[in-house]
Amino acid sequence: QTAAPAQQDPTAPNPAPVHPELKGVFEDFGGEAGLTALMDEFMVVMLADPRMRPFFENTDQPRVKRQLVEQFCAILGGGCTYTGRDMKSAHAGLKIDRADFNALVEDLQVAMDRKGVPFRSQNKLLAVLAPMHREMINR
Ligand code: HEM
Repeated sequence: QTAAPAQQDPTAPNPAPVHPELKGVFEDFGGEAGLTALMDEFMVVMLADPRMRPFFENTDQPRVKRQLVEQFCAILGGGCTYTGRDMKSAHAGLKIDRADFNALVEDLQVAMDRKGVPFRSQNKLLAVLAPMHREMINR
């Protein structure tokens, strides 16, 4: 049995803009296996954070982690294809403000530190994620 394809809004900005020049950053993250381990840690950090827990405690966490691995792998030129929803649809109705966005980025930084991702590569990823904030912040 196959899942129904995710609804994509063809007019929405690309949720996984590929940056082939970041392939070295992808390697610094440990490739797809490294990203998988990172997302496990990221979810642990967020569920322990009272600011983020309410957003994620009742989600299908394995699926969200898988979509994040795919998305980051695609963005970092790792050759994955992102099959999830566009960012606006995925976050619609979640009531995310700027403080929530910043808190999530902080948790991602904690997870990247714990996984030993070099600071410079952390910042390269964050630089491509930052402009996406308009898609998620909706209050
Ligand atoms: C650059 C920042 C972000 C990126 C790249 C991102 C990426 C994603 C992706 C790829 C998904 C899965 C989409 C799908 O299911 O098809 C997702 C879902 C989700 N995101 Fe984000 N996200 C970001 C920011 C945030 C923020 C700031 C919050 C809340 C504070 C948040 C909360 C969630 C939640 C709760 C889900 C699961 C929604 C559901 O299960 O229906 N995200 N995100």
